[in-house]
Amino acid sequence: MGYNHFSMVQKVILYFSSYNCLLRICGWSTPGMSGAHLGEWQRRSFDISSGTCAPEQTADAYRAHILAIQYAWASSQLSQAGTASLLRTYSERYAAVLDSDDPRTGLNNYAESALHLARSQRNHSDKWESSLTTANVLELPCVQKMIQAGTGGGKSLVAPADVDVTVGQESRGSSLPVVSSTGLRAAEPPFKPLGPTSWPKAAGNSTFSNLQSITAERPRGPEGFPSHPNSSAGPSGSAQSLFGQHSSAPPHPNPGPEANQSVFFNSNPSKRKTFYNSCGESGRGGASRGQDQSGGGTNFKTAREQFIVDQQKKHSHQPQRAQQPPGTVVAMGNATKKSLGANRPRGTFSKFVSPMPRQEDKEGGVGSNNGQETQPVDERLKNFEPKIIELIMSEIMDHGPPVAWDDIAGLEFAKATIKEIVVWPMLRPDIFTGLRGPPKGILLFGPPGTGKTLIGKCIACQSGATFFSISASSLTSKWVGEGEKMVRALFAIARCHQPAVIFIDEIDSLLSQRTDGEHESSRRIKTEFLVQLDGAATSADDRILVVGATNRPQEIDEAARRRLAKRLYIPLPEAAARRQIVSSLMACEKSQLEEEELENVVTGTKGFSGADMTGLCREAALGPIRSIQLSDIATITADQVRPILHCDFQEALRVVRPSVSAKDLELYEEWNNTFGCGR
Ligand SMILES: Nc1ncnc2c1ncn2[C@@H]1O[C@H](COP(=O)(O)OP(=O)(O)OP(=O)(O)O)[C@@H](O)[C@H]1O
Ligand SMILES: [Mg+2]
Repeated sequence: MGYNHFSMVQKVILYFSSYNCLLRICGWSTPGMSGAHLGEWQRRSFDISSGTCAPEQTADAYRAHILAIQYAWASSQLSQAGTASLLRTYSERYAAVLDSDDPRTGLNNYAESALHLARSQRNHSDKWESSLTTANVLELPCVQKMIQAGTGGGKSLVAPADVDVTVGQESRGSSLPVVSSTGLRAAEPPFKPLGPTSWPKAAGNSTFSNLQSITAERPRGPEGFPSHPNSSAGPSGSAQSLFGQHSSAPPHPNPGPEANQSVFFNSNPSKRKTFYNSCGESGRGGASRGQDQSGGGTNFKTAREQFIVDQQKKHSHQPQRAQQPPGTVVAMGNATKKSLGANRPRGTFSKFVSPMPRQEDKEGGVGSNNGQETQPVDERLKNFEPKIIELIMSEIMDHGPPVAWDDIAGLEFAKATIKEIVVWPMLRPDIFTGLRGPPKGILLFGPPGTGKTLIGKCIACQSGATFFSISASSLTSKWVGEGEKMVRALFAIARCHQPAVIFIDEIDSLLSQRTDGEHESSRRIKTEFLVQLDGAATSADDRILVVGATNRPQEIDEAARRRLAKRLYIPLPEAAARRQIVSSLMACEKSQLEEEELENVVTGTKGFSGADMTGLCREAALGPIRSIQLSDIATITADQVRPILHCDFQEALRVVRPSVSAKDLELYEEWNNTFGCGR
């Protein structure tokens, strides 16, 4: 659809060189649009289509198109519908270029560049340089003040610790411990605070600006050290990290100001960053130091990375993600994942990418069991993505609470027919062959709340078949774009687990009439379903039964209707069924309902569905509670609550109304007379 539209726009430009023609087609009105704009539009369109553009240029051209469309719309030169259509087309193409993994056609730079920043990797911002130089920094008033304070013998404005960030045993000026490379506390020499005389020299060195920025930017830890908010290791850890090595590095021969110079002889901002990161790492305690430094000083983990680390902890003892060198993208086994969903076109209109790891990530990747726990996969399923098979096995196979045939009140004909079609052929496939072979599909239709889903659950428990329960919404929303694959996989798995029943609740939304305007993906799902339902892809011996349930039978596609050969009407419950529903529900509660009172309730509920009857009983069950005094409600015991009485039902009948109208019923009856298979 998008492609066609896009081609159309280009063709218009190519073949109708008149700009006015384009304007008319796009819904623009000619007066406000200059020829220059359109010329630009045309040039870009030619560029993109020529195939010689770099991805950056293509992306730029699409972005420019989008801006031009927005501009035209804002200035009322383009109709709303035209704008929406064009924006959609170009946004999709733009997103596809941005997110494509292929370096020839895409940029794939969004997540990457964001993560670069977060991981302190080199990027464009590293080119930034401070405007402060050794020449002009001394003229700054604050520096002058500090120098004066230092030389004047007064109290230093900067705590000595700020400059006494050094390494090694010769360090002076603090009683804080020095942390060794092993992370354990090594020798603990006191740090000697630098005297005021140190200041002029320190200020004079070429990296005083760095010192200033550090002391100004960082909150101070104990002793006035610039510290990471989480830092608890003290200054020595920071200094070590700054050197990029551990205390095993040779200490500065001349501790004091010279050592400070070595710390701050650093005009590269990226090193400053490393310093801060290292502070953060050191703040986590000595034990993690070795790890952190080898990790390149980055703490940031995306949710996906964190997930992988958690999985790793759970399942294996492989080295963790955090120990990778800087700049390493999330490596998973042999595969290298750049960023979440980056290999798919993404944008406003494209697919959702789950943050859960894909199957291929799990296989052979971190957190995988290396196939130890993988179940043997049937030959017939080898062409399906493991992810889809897993989804069907875990989510579609039904594991609901047990329902017996007797739990379904009334509906004797439907129950008998289903037993005949489902249960017996499953038990005796040898007898039910040829003409006696069961139909491949059943449709349960009727007003809402009459027990169609309940029957599905009962089939699940009583048939002895593998039961798959799917709803149309799960196919069309949860696995957007993968619906038809799901359908194919579903039938393939059912074939492997025969005898099998596939129950599709609300089948109308899956197999509604096919229309011209519907979305391509839903059309494909329908077609695939019809193919599978037809049994074209299944052999005659397959024992797979599809049971559909709907309260909108008239909306079902006629091809689907034909394939659901046995169409059973599930009507509103008759008096006997209503009595059974009330009796069985009251049997589980404390109630006192005489036979004639029950009869009274039954006659008063004509036109109620099974669900309405359940609702009525619920409402009546609240009667005894409502009769309790408000002051007693906190103290009354369960035994003291009075039983449910007839009067409660009478009260309930005032507020509970039937949910199915007489007019709706007529429609069902009519459809049943036309297409139903009941008596
Ligand atoms: N024949 C019945 N026997 C016992 N309970 C019933 C019966 N019909 C409906 N109910 C009650 O109503 C509830 C709803 O029924 P169910 O979900 O099967 O209706 P449905 O026909 O699938 O409705 P819908 O068309 O709206 O999906 C059931 O959980 C059950 O409590
Ligand atoms: Mg239902």
